Amino acid sequence: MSLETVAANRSFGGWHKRFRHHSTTLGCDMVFAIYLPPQAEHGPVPVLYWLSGLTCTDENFMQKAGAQRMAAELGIAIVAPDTSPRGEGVPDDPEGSYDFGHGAGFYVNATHAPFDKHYRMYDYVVSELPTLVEASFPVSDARAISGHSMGGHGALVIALKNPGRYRSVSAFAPIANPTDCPWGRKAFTGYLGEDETAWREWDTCALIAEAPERLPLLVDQGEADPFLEDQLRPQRLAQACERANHPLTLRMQPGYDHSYYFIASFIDEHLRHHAAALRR
Ligand SMILES: N[C@@H](CCC(=O)N[C@@H](CSC=O)C(=O)NCC(=O)O)C(=O)O
Repeated sequence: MSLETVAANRSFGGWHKRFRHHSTTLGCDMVFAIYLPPQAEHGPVPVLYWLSGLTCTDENFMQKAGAQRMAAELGIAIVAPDTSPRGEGVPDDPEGSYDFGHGAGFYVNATHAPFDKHYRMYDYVVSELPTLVEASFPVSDARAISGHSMGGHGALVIALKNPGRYRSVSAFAPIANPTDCPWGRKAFTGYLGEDETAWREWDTCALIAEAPERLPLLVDQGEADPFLEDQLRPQRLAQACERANHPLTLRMQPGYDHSYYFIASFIDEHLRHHAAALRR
């Protein structure tokens, strides 16, 4: 497992670094970013995994969310993977659209050719990347997970499917019910095939009903988000949680849109939420 350094920047007394490595899960080279707070110089620190949305790489969150100041204060590392496998030989959307293929892995394990060979972002985020991170950096196995939009869907699904693996979970404007919105239906048809019964294990609203662990969900959603009604549908998440008696804090934020301006406005509160659970 060799890591090639792509970038290193001092930040709030710690380090923001980017690394390239070969992913055996995805069958291609991948770049991820890690923020190591100053406390990591004295011993292992807990880690928040951040999953970004459509069109993003590891860079969007690290450059736009402004998370480093609070992560340094709280002593939390943040790991931001890319949002899909990439490179020559990794199939992309033949139409070149932004919501499928490169930059749009949806954090599932594809079962449908030609995507099944590389598009295994679920396994990469749950297994390969944490194994690499925990072996290579001064971080502990105390993990939290969060994300935005497609990455919010990824964070919620991953936490729900892996009881005990994450101490806390949160999301910004998650795609809450991907089996019933245009982004999700397009992605799941391409990655998982036409049989919609196979889609349910990748849908937060479906997973909530049978969750073996009632890990509280913290979700922020902008009321001025242009994707609110057609794609994100937080009310479906609220209904699913109410039916299953699953703890949910859904905060509708007046005037906020879907952008990183929104994320930057509330990231400190999410980091504090995760820090409280990671300290236990
Ligand atoms: N029409 C836009 C759509 C892309 C977009 O809004 N991407 C969001 C995530 S959306 C859901 O997963 C994003 O985070 N963009 C990157 C950013 O830095 O803001 C387009 O074509 O770009």
